[in-house]
Amino acid sequence: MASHTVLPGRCALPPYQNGGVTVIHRRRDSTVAISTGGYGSIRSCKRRNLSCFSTDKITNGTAFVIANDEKYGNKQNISLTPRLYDYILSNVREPEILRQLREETAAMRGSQMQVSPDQAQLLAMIVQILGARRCIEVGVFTGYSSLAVALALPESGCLVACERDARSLEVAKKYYEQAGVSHKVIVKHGLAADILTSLIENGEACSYDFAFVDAEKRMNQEYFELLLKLASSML
Ligand SMILES: C[S@@+](CC[C@H](N)C(=O)[O-])C[C@H]1O[C@@H](n2cnc3c(N)ncnc32)[C@H](O)[C@@H]1O
Repeated sequence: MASHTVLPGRCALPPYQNGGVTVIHRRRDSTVAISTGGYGSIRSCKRRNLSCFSTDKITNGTAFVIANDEKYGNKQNISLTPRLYDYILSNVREPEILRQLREETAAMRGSQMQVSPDQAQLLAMIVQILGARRCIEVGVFTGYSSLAVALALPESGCLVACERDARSLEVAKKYYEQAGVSHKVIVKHGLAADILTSLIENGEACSYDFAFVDAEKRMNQEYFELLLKLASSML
């Protein structure tokens, strides 16, 4: 399987609720870097001269584009206005079970927010494009993104879902059950660094096709090192 790389970033802020940015970028060595996240990601993109697109409703209601990719062949950037983003959200093909999960857990979110429906769709699409069978998620919360991925995996596929919060995991497990994908999800309760280290110690290095992180930004580097040992593709 081809190797892809990650641009470390935060994948936690649904753009329609807060600042958000998605970057899909082909690097000079032909690997692909994809990142989604908030304003930190935008600043990070600027520093790296990467192109990205963003929507922002909270601060001033205007969309903005960072088109600073001269070094990379002046690739075209896509700008989404909030109105267009609302249109996309209302037309995204969100499975009914994911819509239920999103609505049930809206009150629980607080500072821990789910990925948005289009971000989940992107994850599912990556799984399908890669033909991934074995995946890892760091940062499950109540399971929105993991359920989207589990639904996209083949029947024999598996997702190792790492989360430190037991209460959130109970909700996630209920939805895996309802969606009929429990057999594909290996729930791991604990700190991701410990869980990933134990997977490596168990001889599972290089045995995963895709890993995605949606946890704390400051921990990304640590996860990145561990996930690099476990999976061939990452987001
Ligand atoms: C932004 S939420 C994830 C949202 C989730 N991807 C979804 O779509 O619903 C981040 C989650 O990462 C978990 N988390 C943060 N640091 C962690 C760590 N070191 N180990 C395991 N889980 C962690 C938090 O408890 C939280 O539930």
